[in-house]
Amino acid sequence: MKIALIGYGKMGKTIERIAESRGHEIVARIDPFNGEDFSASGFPKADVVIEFTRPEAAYDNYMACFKHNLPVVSGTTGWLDKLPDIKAHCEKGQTFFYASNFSVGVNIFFELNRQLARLMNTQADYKVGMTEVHHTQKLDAPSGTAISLAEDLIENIDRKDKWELDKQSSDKAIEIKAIREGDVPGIHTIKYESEVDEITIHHSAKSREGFALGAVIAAEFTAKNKGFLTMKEMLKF
Ligand SMILES: NC(=O)C1=CN([C@@H]2O[C@H](COP(=O)(O)OP(=O)(O)OC[C@H]3O[C@@H](n4cnc5c(N)ncnc54)[C@H](O)[C@@H]3O)[C@@H](O)[C@H]2O)C=CC1
Ligand SMILES: O=C(O)C1=N[C@H](C(=O)O)C[C@H](O)C1
Repeated sequence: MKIALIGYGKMGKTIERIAESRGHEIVARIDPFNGEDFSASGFPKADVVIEFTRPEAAYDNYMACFKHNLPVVSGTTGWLDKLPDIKAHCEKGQTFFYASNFSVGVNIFFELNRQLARLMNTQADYKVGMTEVHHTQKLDAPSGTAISLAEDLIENIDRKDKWELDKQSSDKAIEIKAIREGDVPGIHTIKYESEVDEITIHHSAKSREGFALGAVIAAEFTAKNKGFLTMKEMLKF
């Protein structure tokens, strides 16, 4: 499969290595820092585009891909206000796979979070909160993964209706604490606490390999499917 990378930073380079090890060819590496752009590169020849850039760049990149009718795997976080527009393009024939986290382990953790939240819905003595820890270069907070986890908590716990970053202004809110330190690839912890005990679930990425492998597998899935695609569909959860 021919893959174009948009964004050739930490994730782009890890994805390149894993994609090549699975027999794929990287036909473009589009990044302001290596001088490639959409017209000069092999971009229109790709079977699929994998995009990991930065929040303010993502949407324009997706529109450029759609102009060439190219399917996109999107890993960038922090741009989700534009998601309804992307879904509308998919209804008109474009193909787009989005995951706030491509790691299979994190997607199992998402399922665990949903199941635990369902159990805790009737246990009003427990307070729930979340902490996420990432490297200091991360631009967005809270992480896209933390937002996905919080949305699942809100959907399953009737006493919660919103999340807040580094504060909790009412009992209805879930506080997400975002910590930035060192080169941490990504840690997410959800804690339920009552007067008598605590229940904690925790996922810690050891490196970026799991995110990158998941993104390449998602690209393989995207090349064979159409419309708006997700990890739930791919992993058959
Ligand atoms: N969904 C997931 O599983 C994961 C998502 N991410 C997300 O991926 C994004 C990138 O993460 P990293 O690779 O760690 O960041 P990074 O900062 O190492 O790399 C981003 C690259 O994008 C380039 N770039 C910036 N603007 C661009 C544009 N307009 N067109 C093309 N390239 C552009 C930068 O020059 C840089 O090389 C972040 O939003 C991060 O949150 C990161 C890891 C996993
Ligand atoms: O920026 C990162 O590094 C990561 N971003 C994603 C997110 O925002 O959830 C996924 C992972 O946690 C690493």
